[in-house]
Amino acid sequence: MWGGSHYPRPGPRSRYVLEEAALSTPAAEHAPGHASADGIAARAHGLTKAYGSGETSVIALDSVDVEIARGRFTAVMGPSGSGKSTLMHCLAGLDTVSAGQVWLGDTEITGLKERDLTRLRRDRIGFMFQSFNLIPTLNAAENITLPMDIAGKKPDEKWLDQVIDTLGLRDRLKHRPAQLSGGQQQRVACARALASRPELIFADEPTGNLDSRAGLEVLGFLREAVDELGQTVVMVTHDPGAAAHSDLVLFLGDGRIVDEMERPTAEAVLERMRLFTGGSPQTPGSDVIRGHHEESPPPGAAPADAPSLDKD
Ligand SMILES: Nc1ncnc2c1ncn2[C@@H]1O[C@H](COP(=O)(O)OP(=O)(O)OP(=O)(O)O)[C@@H](O)[C@H]1O
Repeated sequence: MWGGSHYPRPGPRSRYVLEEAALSTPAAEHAPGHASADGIAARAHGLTKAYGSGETSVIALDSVDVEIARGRFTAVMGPSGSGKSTLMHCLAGLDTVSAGQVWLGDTEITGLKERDLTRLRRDRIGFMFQSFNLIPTLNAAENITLPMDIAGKKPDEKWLDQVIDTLGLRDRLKHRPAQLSGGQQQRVACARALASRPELIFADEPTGNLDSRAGLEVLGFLREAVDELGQTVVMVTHDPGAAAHSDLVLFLGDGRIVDEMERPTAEAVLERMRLFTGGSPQTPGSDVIRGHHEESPPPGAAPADAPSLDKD
């Protein structure tokens, strides 16, 4: 399934517009024909992404083939610069590809016009970022429904109630972001991503700005979104403990998917990540092992770099 060859290409223009992405999605009705019949929420074939041209060209993704199963929680891990964010952005239609094809459900998104792509992202994808991107002047309830309000779509009240209760936000709805803790703000961002019942939720380091307790909470909610609400989640993370909450970990190395792990444990993921660095926590890229780019431990230190967000 994996592998491929080099396709250096001039860097295409980036379509990444943070505000639009951060606002997540309004009402995605799961219209018949949208979702792929084979249980695949998104897939890429020969996905190649190069930045820049000539000698300065960087191949961020190198002919990646990947399928994201619907109703599952997939984590994407790999050393810094291995292409995790680029993969997420290309799968989400936030960035152009240099070669290859990307589908969301049965819709091929490569080649879509910007306007169609914007609508597709808005209607069918939910986004969560490390920075919560909440609007400070709006309360939690208004932040949650803002993308739908902008699109002029009415939320499904029953679903919204379920999301709000699942995330434990019922008594926080009138609070503005500044009146909420970091964990609560991320929960609001999570509710915003879920509110429209998108086909796919992309979470880029959703626990990166949180302490471990709040991070655990958010991971628990993403897990519940999959188990109880039937959502599909793809999460980019540096943290083996966070990845342990997923069903499947995809490991990226040098722009290729080099391995995958079903039912991961933090220890197994940590061990796998060590292979990228030759077992040495001092090797470049080993920030991945400790997570969140902390400073290196002294040589010979015990694996206190162990996962910070354990499953149990
Ligand atoms: N806009 C850009 N212009 C040029 N090079 C880029 C750009 N974005 C990413 N890259 C390069 O593409 C490669 C993959 O980057 P990407 O951000 O996808 O990696 P990552 O695995 O998400 O890294 P990190 O864990 O540090 O966030 C890196 O070599 C990076 O320097």
